[in-house]
Amino acid sequence: MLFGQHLVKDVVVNAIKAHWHNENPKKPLVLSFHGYTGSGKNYVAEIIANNTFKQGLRSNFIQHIVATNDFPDKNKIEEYKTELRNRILTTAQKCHRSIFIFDETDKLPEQLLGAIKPFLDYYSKISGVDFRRSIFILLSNKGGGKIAEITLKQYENGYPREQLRLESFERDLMNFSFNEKGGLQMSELISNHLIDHFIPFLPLQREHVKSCVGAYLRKRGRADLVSNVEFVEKVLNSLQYFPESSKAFSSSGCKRVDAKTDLELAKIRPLIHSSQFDDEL
Ligand SMILES: Nc1ncnc2c1ncn2[C@@H]1O[C@H](COP(=O)(O)OP(=O)(O)OP(=O)(O)O)[C@@H](O)[C@H]1O
Repeated sequence: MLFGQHLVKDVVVNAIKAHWHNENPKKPLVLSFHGYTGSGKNYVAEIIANNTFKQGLRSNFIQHIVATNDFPDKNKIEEYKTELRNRILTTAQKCHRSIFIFDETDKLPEQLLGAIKPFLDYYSKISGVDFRRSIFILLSNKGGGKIAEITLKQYENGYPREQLRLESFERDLMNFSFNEKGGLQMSELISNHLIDHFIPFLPLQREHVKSCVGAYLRKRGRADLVSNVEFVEKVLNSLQYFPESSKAFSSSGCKRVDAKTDLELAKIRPLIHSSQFDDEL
């Protein structure tokens, strides 16, 4: 269950539906997810994967590319370019509805972003492969500060965040993608209209993080603790919030919720006595 992201639900679901139902798409669907850490970008990419392929992210028809992990050495860019191109081509050859997820797009070297550009474009075939039914999802933290600024203003003015519309963010996200580091290739993607939707992931409030704690407790078989205010508050208080003045948003979204909840669970579990623990060691 996705919490606190009304724009994401709306745009992503409809964009994918429209792409799937289009008999004759002119280009692949390209979604650019923006927002602070832990706001759900990877989570939504995973939901899309799970709803498309039985094996979800483990499917052979999905490529999950993590810039810093897959392409760590700046001296090997030419090698990486060939590798990336082959990865994309062989995957789309197997299934024309393949999904390509680029995590940390902002850390992807310019030349590699340039190398994926033809795949996003209005070509009927590249090296004999038709990409027009595939989906590309670009994830980045870029624009996160601006998204937080807009959401905070709404919060401080006392309006519900659900009233925020995509248009409130789109121009800023485009400008950010243009102007920041790595912006040259990104700006080419934008000016050629290759990115279909810029999707802002809003910073999560305490109430959303509380929902994440509840969801995790249920998953762990501890639904009994969901309404235990003292327990839930302990988990919530173990996370950081910003800005200093209002502490409106969680600095790590829902990212560290599982670990923090596990920690509090361990504290109330009287199963292992420390003497037993010593024996085991
Ligand atoms: N909006 C949300 N609703 C429900 N759960 C969420 C949400 N955001 C994050 N989570 C939970 O937190 C975990 C971490 O979030 P996720 O990896 O999607 O963040 P991210 O935005 O991709 O962060 P990063 O920029 O650091 O990669 C998810 O696996 C999910 O369990």
